[in-house]
Amino acid sequence: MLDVKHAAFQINNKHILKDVSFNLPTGQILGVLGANGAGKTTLLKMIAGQRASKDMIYWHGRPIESLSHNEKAKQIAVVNQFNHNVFSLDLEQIISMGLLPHQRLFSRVSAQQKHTIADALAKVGLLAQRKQAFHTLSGGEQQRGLLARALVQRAHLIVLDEPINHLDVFYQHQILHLLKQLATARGLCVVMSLHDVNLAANYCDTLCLLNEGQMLAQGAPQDVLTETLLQSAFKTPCKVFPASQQHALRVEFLPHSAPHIDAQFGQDNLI
Ligand SMILES: Nc1ncnc2c1ncn2[C@@H]1O[C@H](COP(=O)(O)OP(=O)(O)OP(=O)(O)O)[C@@H](O)[C@H]1O
Repeated sequence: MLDVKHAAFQINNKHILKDVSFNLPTGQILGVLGANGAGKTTLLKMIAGQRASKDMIYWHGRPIESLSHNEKAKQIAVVNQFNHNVFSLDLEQIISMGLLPHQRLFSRVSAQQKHTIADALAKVGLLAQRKQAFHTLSGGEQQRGLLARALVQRAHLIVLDEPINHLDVFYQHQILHLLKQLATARGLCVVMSLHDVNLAANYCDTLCLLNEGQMLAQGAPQDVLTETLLQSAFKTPCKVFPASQQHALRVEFLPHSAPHIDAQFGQDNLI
């Protein structure tokens, strides 16, 4: 169980995150939504133990900062948004890094572990690319590769920052479906930020909607994805179509003109 209690973060006296609280039972996926700069990445980094979070984030009752490096590596897998990789390693080598928390120093990869790596590669559709240098993979392939590394890590908490950013529509569904299956079958907690509210409605059990660092709403998709809340968070008109037996709830954002942008273009004579 993940517990976030009054999470707050400041940089240079600027409140990036203010009093954000929620909990997530095992086996569930939480989607973190919000406009650019709302604080999603900051919150995810705190949950992943990559930002200071004294007594604000608890994993199975323990403050996240009290976990040792090794415990963290075994318990938490992180798939970050930007991967400034300096690796000249191939994909298989990158994925095998997920085994490190479970291995003794300098031990060889066992046959069982090789099978686990091949299985993870197959699950993200990258078996054929396994010997390709990681930095030569496309953005979407790199993202799927990092997810495969998280699978191999067998962590119980997976934190993903915009995991489907670079993915085509087939892999968007494939990866989110896989995360949902894993969350249920292995009893994982999955926390991810997303920009696509319709995918969030389809795959997340629960959502939190951030606005300027504060929790605007949290709960089941139908309670969070309302026209009023979405318009307030994204400053864009929208229409919400309720869920039916066949389909999850669907949001359609409507074209609009943003007065501040119009004013700027007007001033600069760009149009
Ligand atoms: N090191 C920093 N110094 C100053 N401001 C920062 C710093 N890191 C983050 N911020 C600010 O904190 C706010 C929240 O950033 P964050 O990356 O958490 O937003 P986000 O919701 O993930 O945005 P996006 O959707 O664009 O990825 C932003 O306004 C950002 O400019």
